Amino acid sequence: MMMMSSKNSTIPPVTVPILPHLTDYIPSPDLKTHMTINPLESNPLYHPPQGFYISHHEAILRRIILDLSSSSSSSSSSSSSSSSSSSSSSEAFLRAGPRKQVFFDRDTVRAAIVTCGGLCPGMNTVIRELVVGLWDLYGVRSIHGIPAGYRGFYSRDPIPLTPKLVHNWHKKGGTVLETSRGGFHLTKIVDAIQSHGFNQVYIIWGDGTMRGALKIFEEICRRRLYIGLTGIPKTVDNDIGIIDRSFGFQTAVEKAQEAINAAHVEAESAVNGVGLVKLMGRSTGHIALHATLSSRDVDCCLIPEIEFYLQGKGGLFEFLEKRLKENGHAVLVVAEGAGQDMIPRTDAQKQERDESGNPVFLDVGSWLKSELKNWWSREHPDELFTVKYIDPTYMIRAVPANATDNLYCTLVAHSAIHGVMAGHTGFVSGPVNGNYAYIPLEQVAVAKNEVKLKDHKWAWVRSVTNQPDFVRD
Ligand SMILES: Nc1ncnc2c1ncn2[C@@H]1O[C@H](COP(=O)(O)OP(=O)(O)OP(=O)(O)O)[C@@H](O)[C@H]1O
Ligand SMILES: O=P(O)(O)OC[C@H]1O[C@](O)(CO)[C@@H](O)[C@@H]1O
Ligand SMILES: [Mg+2]
Repeated sequence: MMMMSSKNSTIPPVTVPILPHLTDYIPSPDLKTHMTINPLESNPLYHPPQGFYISHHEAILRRIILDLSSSSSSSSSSSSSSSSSSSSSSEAFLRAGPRKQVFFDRDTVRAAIVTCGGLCPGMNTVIRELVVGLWDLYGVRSIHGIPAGYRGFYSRDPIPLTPKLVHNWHKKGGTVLETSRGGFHLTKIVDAIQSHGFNQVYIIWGDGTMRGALKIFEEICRRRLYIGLTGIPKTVDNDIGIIDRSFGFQTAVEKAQEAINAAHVEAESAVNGVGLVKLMGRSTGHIALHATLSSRDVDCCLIPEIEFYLQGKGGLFEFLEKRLKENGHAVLVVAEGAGQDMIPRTDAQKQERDESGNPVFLDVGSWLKSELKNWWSREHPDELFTVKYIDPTYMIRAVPANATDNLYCTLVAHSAIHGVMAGHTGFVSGPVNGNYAYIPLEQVAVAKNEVKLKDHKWAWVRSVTNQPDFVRD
């Protein structure tokens, strides 16, 4: 085995991670009444061995690929969710896990758990693991579920949660706590958190929820409240940056593949058959991309990150014509946010927003199906042609998490608990390059994860499908 000498290369300096902590704004006499040795120390199940506790010097690098070719080595992105900007110093995040010192006395903890936005496989597992983790690891006995998303803080009674109540929730899709869009009212929410006496707030969130959570966190700091706030990223679209991926994403891709398989069977069994599958993905095409790569039956994958067109040279129809001639069938996968600009809509439809302010999309699948049929009957009026449109929308997200995602949910929930108990606040727990890390909420709230059209994964889609690049001459 050849060893590369790193004599001439230097590892770039690491930017010391800074994570918000209650000590940032709570006066130390107040803190002292809460500070204690981690109760895991006396938990008979743990007997913490040497190295069990994570020190605040342990960090996870965001970019882990180094260029060792020169002394001025630089780091580059290794994960699909990392930012592509290169810098001379390496960004790092605190490693997640139990700390020796905690800033909450278990008898005074009052925890609240809330789920907001769309569903994602594994939400119930995260809730379950937060409850069981708080109860079993730290001896917390006051844990509450906030029903119906953000609005539930000020409009519904909290639900007391116990391990007994949640014991089989990981087997259920959706969120037993219920979720909603809209209803974000900053003052009402923070007032309610205060009046209920919650001092730990766990939010299971998507990108919109996170933007709201940042405002709640800032308000908590402004009021100098002894409240730890954290979030667990939940996005079936996988559109949140920095973390490797969201829990539930792999489960959704697996389900999406079932739809593609069915579309393939239908297309193969018809004369000039086209199987068309629409998948979730509001502004990112990760589900479509991953399902395409894992299925290998897809002829063309259309995602929001790429504009496509139907007619003329290099367009979708020309490509399909060729594919149908060669293979007798074709499978198209389209993410829900793709091609939205091409679908005719009324002024009212242009303005339409959901309760959270997200634009409401028209059904790209139905539109495409009708465009395909019109095209074929125009060009080949005497030839058979079939389009089978499958829209598995909610079926891919309203299911329980698979084994891998369930494990992820457990680890991420426990990471969140350890971080909050250690006095951290305004942070997100998630895997970064395979290790669980604490990332400042402020940073995650602005980090978007789009499909990178210049990276290997998208090139591989192009090579598997041989689809056009939709660049007009
Ligand atoms: N910019 C914002 N400021 C404050 N609150 C927001 C903001 N954007 C969204 N919210 C609130 O966050 C909650 C969820 O937002 P949204 O419906 O966009 O889902 P999400 O968190 O993005 O989840 P997903 O993308 O998985 O569906 C809603 O209650 C919404 O009112
Ligand atoms: O119909 P709902 O519940 O608003 O959710 C649909 C949206 O939620 C998501 O699953 C997540 O944002 C999107 O892919 C989809 O557009
Ligand atoms: Mg969202």
